[in-house]
Amino acid sequence: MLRINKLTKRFGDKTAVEAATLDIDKPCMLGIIGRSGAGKSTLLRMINRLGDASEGSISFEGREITTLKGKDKRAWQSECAMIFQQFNLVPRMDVVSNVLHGTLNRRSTLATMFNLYPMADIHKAIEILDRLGIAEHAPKRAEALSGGQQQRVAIARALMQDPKIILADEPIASLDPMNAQTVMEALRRIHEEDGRTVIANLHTLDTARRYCDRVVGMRDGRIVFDGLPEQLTTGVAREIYGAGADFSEAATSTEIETLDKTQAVRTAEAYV
Ligand SMILES: Nc1ncnc2c1ncn2[C@@H]1O[C@H](COP(=O)(O)OP(=O)(O)OP(=O)(O)O)[C@@H](O)[C@H]1O
Repeated sequence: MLRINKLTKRFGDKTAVEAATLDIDKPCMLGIIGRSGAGKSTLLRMINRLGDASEGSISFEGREITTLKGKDKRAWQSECAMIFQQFNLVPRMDVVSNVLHGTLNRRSTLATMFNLYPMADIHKAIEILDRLGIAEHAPKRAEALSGGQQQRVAIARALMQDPKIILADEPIASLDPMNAQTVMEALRRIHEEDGRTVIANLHTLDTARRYCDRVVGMRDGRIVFDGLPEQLTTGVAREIYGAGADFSEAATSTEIETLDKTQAVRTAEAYV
């Protein structure tokens, strides 16, 4: 399905991604972990063709992706929709219009200028919002929603493109644990129910273990781990993060329970 072969990206002297090789042969939910600067975003951006590779290849269902141009490149970007940490919505525009923006690639410039959307697309947008549990917010401005709700709007916008792959760059990094959980559950359902592949950059181990079928670990631009969530032991994580013996999983945790425990310990310490 998706085959990434020796993909490399250099920015001047800096090699952000070095000879990354990854094969995805059936739809899955894949988490990419690694410390800040490991090359996770650069890898996703190359897959989506937001950034060009310096070397290597990406093929999807036998088609070479790295050389696509113009209309073909835009069509690929619809097939692998991207969502971002900061949602990238138009804050003052209503939710449903934000979702309809997901159809921009296939509308004429004139229709876009006058904000003309086919009725069928409007119905589809509302159906997707309903599926994500936020249909009642459809007429509100995006900026009036919580972070978790805004991220679900961004997911809805991605789904409007009917993508085969969803690339999520730190989708929960700006969210509190409750909202993070809702967003990860939504992504998991989209994978399970629709058979879409989800590739998510995650900065917390427990999220990767809990929601993903497969986890890839990156360090200094290289893929240093590729395996099942249960193979992601603390020892392996320590190697991926390049951390010493003092490495603490709680420090990379979004689990409500873990955070509660950490908070409780801090509160107790404050009383000692
Ligand atoms: N446009 C750019 N120009 C120069 N260097 C860049 C550029 N984009 C990324 N880099 C460098 O490439 C390396 C990998 O960055 P990248 O953003 O892919 O890492 P990351 O693992 O996604 O980190 P984070 O979790 O902080 O987003 C970093 O050293 C970064 O400074």
